[in-house]
Amino acid sequence: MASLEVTYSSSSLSSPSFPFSQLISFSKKVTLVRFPNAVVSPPKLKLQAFGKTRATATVHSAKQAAGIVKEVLPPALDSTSEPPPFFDGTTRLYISYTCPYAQRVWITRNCKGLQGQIKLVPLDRQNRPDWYGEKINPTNKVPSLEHKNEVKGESLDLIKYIDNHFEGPSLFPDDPAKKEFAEVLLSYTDMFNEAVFSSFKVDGSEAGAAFDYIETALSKFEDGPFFLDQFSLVDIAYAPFIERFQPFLLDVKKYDITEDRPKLAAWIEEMDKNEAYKQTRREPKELVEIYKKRFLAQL
Ligand SMILES: N[C@@H](CCC(=O)N[C@@H](CS)C(=O)NCC(=O)O)C(=O)O
Repeated sequence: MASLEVTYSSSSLSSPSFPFSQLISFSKKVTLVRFPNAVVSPPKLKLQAFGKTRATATVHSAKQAAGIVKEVLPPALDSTSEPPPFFDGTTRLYISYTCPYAQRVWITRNCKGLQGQIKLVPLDRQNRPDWYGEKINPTNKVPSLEHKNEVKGESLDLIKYIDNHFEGPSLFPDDPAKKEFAEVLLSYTDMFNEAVFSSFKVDGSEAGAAFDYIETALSKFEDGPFFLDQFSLVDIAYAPFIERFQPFLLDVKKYDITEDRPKLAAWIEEMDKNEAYKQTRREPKELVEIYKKRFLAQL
């Protein structure tokens, strides 16, 4: 059982409406993400989490409890930057701030409260340092994870690897039916993305079937707004892409992906509240501009 001393001074914390599902601590020792069975006993905030992440927590402040404490993000390294001292025992996550694949792994790291254990190394993809391809990842792609003197790539492998090899609450279900569905959904992500990308060349509504698949998937388990009821790696795998598809399709194709898809609308709303995810997000305007340059130039 992990515990964390807390003093708090916010009436919102003792309110039953406080979003316990969003709790994230940035303490190195304690990671608190989901409290489906939270027991609150004001005035001292006490949270009891059951299941995999048994923990009692007291929280330093409302801000910290809600995960609002912002990590100061390091500047992106470019071709003029000194390389980090590779393979010195530090765990490093190489990302680009605008890459949705890298964002999946970054969200996973944040959700597990691993900000102190996995160092972010953002790269400038337009002016990438040579040492990255030479020493870290010969494919030159982000994300890569340097851990225990090895480098691993591929975002879907990395989110599972981080979930399995680091502390923090599990982000994958135990229930066999949910596990099986999780794998189905994870293996659909590339197809989903491809279907939406190809709709960019025609009419946004061509992507309708792909979003209908998501709507149906979100309806399978009825107890929560997430794909597997509880927030999981599946939500993390889809979020960075839907975050881009929604504003781009609306702006460029005048296609609203949430129209007649109430589950998807509720999922987006719920994801928007997740502080660990929020810290990885860019302005929708910036994302739309990136997509316009990338996709509209090809037309
Ligand atoms: N399948 C890979 C895709 C990673 C990927 O395509 N990353 C892009 C950035 S979003 C990249 O690094 N592309 C190579 C480049 O920019 O030169 C994964 O899931 O990690």
